[in-house]
Amino acid sequence: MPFPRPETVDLLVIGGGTAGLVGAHTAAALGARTVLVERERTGGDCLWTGCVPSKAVLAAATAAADARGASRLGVDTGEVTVDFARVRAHVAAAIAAVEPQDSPASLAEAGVRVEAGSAVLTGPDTALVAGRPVRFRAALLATGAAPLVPPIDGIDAVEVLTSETVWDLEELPGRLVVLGGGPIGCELGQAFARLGAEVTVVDGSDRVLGPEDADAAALVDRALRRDGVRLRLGTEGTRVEPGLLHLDDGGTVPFDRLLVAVGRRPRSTDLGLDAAGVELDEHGAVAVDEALRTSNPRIWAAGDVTGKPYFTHVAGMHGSTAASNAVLGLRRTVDPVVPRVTYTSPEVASVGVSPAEARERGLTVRRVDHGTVDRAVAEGVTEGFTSLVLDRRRRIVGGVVVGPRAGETLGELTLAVRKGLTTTDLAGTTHAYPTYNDALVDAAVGDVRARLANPLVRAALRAFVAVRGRLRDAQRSER
Ligand SMILES: Cc1cc2nc3c(=O)[nH]c(=O)nc-3n(C[C@H](O)[C@H](O)[C@H](O)COP(=O)(O)OP(=O)(O)OC[C@H]3O[C@@H](n4cnc5c(N)ncnc54)[C@H](O)[C@@H]3O)c2cc1C
Ligand SMILES: NC(=O)c1ccc[n+]([C@@H]2O[C@H](COP(=O)([O-])OP(=O)(O)OC[C@H]3O[C@@H](n4cnc5c(N)ncnc54)[C@H](O)[C@@H]3O)[C@@H](O)[C@H]2O)c1
Repeated sequence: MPFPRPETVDLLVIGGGTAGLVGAHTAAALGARTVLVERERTGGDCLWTGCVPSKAVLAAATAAADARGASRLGVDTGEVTVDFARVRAHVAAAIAAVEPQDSPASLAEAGVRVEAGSAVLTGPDTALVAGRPVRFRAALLATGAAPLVPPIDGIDAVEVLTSETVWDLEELPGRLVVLGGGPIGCELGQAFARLGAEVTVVDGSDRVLGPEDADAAALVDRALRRDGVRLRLGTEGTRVEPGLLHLDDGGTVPFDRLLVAVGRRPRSTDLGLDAAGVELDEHGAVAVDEALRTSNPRIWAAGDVTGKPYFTHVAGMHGSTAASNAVLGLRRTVDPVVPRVTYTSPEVASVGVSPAEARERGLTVRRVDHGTVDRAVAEGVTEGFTSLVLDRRRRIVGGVVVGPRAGETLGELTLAVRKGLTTTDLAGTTHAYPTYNDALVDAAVGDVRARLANPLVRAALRAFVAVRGRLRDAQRSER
């Protein structure tokens, strides 16, 4: 019997994480016949094993830390105990509450057909979707990334945890070793320590949160140690045996569980990319141009599989941009301004040009320490700062905020960078008082005042005020 003619779709979306979900919703809204294929569960990393569970467990950890520290405000709570089963229930409830937005039912309602199973490309415009042939006018690769497990001697013989499996823990580990002090290692290391585990974070670099601002990373380092986290920096694991990690500085760290958080690798294998003529970059990510098009002009890619910064907000922007380009034949590019927040306590939020780069380029950095911010003083949480990076025309081109809810302040800062707002714009905007955003405004006001303090500007202003005063005197004497 001859094969049936393959069905033709306008957009085939492979992967139902944030990038695929947003891409499919966008395409369907534009009237495209859209099929999304997902091999596990729609929602992807962010919903099931990433942002949502990590922020939910951090909420429990913060509650424990706040209760332990409440006596500094005159509030005694007695001994703080953690019921890990109920923490897990809170995490599960958060996932369950968000899940409907990402569900097959929500996609179907939007006009997207969802296929459960794997997709493999078989040619430049064909794929096998859950075993059935499909021809596509355009395709969107959105298969995400997976945790990296480094090839350390003996690691295969140990049941390591990754960001995918840590959520299955039924009991709080007594001694948890976290390999990697990046965002995952710091967020989860701090969370487990605050919940009562003995945590050691090991990182090959000489500081945590390597790519972040050095002063911000130093405050996180101090906070982690205060929470009881042991930091072993500048050293890597060389060998693992059950219950013991050997380090290249000769030391050893005993553990009950080992969590590996040393980065992620794009899921770009077993997708039939060769058959489709889709090229990878040197890191194994799907190579895309600025409009997210791959080397096959019918195929776009979005989110973690492109190896662009691994963030949900990036995956979402990618998804909508790539889908509208694919369906409407546009060449929209992705906004280069990408904010990021590490949700440790204190939070570290950054966007645009970093203070370190600013210094190299001779740009201005205006910094306000939170010791002078009334809200921070009122809450007794003055460890933190806000820095603005300014170009020569006083436009805000970057910034760093460290402190409670720094991520919320980052929205305004990101808009300022994206729209090229100046310190005068920010200083001239009325902000509700008292908020942590006051630091942003104070930094802007500080810049405006510094400009007014320039001798030339001062002299000109003085002359203007004197002339104006004389004019007013003359007008008054004429009346
Ligand atoms: C612990 C942790 C915390 C995080 N916290 C944050 C945070 O606070 N903020 C933030 O912005 N980002 C955070 N991230 C990163 C964020 O989760 C990812 O950047 C984002 O989820 C990527 O979305 P994606 O759609 O590209 O990929 P994914 O969400 O990984 O989705 C890819 C989907 O494709 C499916 N798939 C793969 N291959 C196939 C195939 N052949 N056929 C069919 N389906 C396939 C997979 O099953 C998966 O569902 C965190 C990540 C982790 C691990
Ligand atoms: N708040 C957020 O937005 C958030 C939270 C978690 C994860 N994420 C995303 O997920 C990505 C992955 O996070 P991650 O923390 O796994 O990776 P990462 O690449 O950001 O950090 C990995 C850390 O591990 C260290 N390292 C690497 N190999 C090592 C080894 N063999 N021994 C010891 N240390 C080693 C590195 O020096 C680095 O500090 C992040 O880049 C981020 O984009 C985002």
